[in-house]
Amino acid sequence: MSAHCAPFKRMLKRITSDLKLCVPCSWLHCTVGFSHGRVSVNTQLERVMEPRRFLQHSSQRHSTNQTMDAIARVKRLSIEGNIAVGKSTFARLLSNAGRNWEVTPEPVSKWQNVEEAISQIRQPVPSPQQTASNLLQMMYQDPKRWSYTFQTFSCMSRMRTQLQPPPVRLLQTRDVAVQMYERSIYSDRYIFAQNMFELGGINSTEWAVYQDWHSFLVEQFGPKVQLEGIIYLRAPPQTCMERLTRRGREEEKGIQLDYLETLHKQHENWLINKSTKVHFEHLKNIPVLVLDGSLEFESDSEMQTKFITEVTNFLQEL
Ligand SMILES: Nc1ncnc2c1ncn2[C@@H]1O[C@H](COP(=O)(O)OP(=O)(O)O)[C@@H](O)[C@H]1O
Ligand SMILES: Nc1nc2c(ncn2[C@H]2C[C@H](O)[C@@H](COP(=O)(O)O)O2)c(=O)[nH]1
Repeated sequence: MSAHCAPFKRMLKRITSDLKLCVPCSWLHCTVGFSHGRVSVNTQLERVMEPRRFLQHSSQRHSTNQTMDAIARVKRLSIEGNIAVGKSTFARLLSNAGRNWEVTPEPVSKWQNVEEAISQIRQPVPSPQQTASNLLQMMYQDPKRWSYTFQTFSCMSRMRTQLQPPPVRLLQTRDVAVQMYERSIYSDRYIFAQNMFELGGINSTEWAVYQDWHSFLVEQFGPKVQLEGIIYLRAPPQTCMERLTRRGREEEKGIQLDYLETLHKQHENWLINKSTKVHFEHLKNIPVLVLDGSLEFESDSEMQTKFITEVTNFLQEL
């Protein structure tokens, strides 16, 4: 396919999916705002239920089409890599590169306080005791009990992130606009959930249930949760171990090198050897940019420029 054809095809695919699933939704996201707050969720529901009321003027329909075009033009990628390899650090570098690149961090704080995370989305249920469940800690302390629960919550939070429309800044630009996510609903399954199943933290029934709803959701949301590319920040597990120790996140104190080695293998199988069985067509031949995460780029501006150039070149090929 020619370089001119690919964005057009992508745009068509996303518009068709928007029309099928929720035209007013995508319009609403861009005209009312991107909040997950209660007000916009309610407004969103009204608009889904009464689309004609909201799209009655041709000028509005015109602006809807423009918005959908703008959304379709944004390229979406995920940044993948082992724990503490440097994804957040690399994401900050990209965010500060002065391009139309937006990087959404992994929602770790939501996993560290489940009730708080949920209350930001829905009306909290009044309870005599205000609890704060740190699901990340619970998962590391008792993986057999909590891994499945963790994967449902992590995948839900990633799903929400990937369904968010791009910020207005990206929709308004005429240049190449890129939305990147730190990890994705795909690494949730093909790295972590799979690894937990292989290590015995998730049993075969839980694994079957996880895969069933994961496939169902990805198929239902279709192009809305698809990616155009992946950046794999790759480093030896030993390097990740050293960085993890240096970072000193409380919940990760018990992590051993062999856990990072199993995760490294999962990354290699999925993104390098391509031996992981993936279940979604668009993911089978997805372009992967492999970057050497062991390089210490934080205080090396030459290396930073090199990384940014590599990403820029990769994006041009998508
Ligand atoms: N390229 C790098 N070279 C040296 N140290 C790094 C590099 N990238 C990250 N670090 C350090 O490693 C630790 C983990 O980095 P972080 O970006 O939080 O990893 P991740 O988001 O992948 O878990 C932090 O202390 C960070 O300062
Ligand atoms: N069991 C799982 N653990 C996960 C998943 N996603 C992230 N994590 C853990 C790994 C780290 O301790 C922490 C944040 O990861 P970083 O690499 O960004 O530091 O959360 C998952 O899907 N399952």
